[in-house]
Amino acid sequence: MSRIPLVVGNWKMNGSLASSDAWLREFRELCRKDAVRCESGLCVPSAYLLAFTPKLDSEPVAGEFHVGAEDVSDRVGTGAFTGEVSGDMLRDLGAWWCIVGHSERRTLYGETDERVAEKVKAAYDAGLHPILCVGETLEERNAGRTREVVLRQIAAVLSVAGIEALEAGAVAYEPLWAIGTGVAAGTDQIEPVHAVIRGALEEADPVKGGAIRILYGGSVKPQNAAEIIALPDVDGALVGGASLDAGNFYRICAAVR
Ligand SMILES: O=C[C@H](O)COP(=O)(O)O
Repeated sequence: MSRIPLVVGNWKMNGSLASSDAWLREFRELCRKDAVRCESGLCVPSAYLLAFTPKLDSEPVAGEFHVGAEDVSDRVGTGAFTGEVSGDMLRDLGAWWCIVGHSERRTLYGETDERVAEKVKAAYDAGLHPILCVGETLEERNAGRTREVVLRQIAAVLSVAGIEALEAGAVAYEPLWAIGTGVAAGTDQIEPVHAVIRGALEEADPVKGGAIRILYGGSVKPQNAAEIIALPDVDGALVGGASLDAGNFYRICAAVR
């Protein structure tokens, strides 16, 4: 099964109007000089989506490049939900991708598997392309529970949102202990977990499950991207810190062969 590699940045709570504009100009310029061989995207705080989306329609950045959100409300429609941003609103702002269930949402904001599943469904129903994040803590890894945790996180989403929601988007394996540390998981640690995820997706649907891209996230940088993305069942990367710099993000995209 051939899957088009995908590299997506996650700005987290970083950026500004000025840096959004500068990032897009620099990334565009680099891609113009030497096009990348992957699909790419950038998820930014929803407050900055409009700093990107009006500029994308007329002039594609790098083949397929889409901007997205970092989270979405599990609520649909409108209503008295102060502070929430719905999937429809994100689509209205031009978002394509939507990260759901990032470990920072799970651990800092108490998002359960069930809430994450509802969010994936809400994102998909709104026409967004959800990127479901899964991954284990260091304690869970040391207790030999990585497989169990990742399978549980995926099963929750499959039962509520269906495999179609993931087929429209992607799954990102992000071991919590590798996020923001500067030290990525080893290739011998990444590969088996991606195989477990692929197995679960294919068990749900052999064809659709085989087509879903599985990204790795956790301290991906220009220096390690090529080695990681070349692994079997690693179809790209979800990049945090290194995506803040357009040049570094471009170099990660360019590492896709
Ligand atoms: O979503 C991105 C991940 O949390 C990875 O972040 P990082 O590349 O800064 O380690």
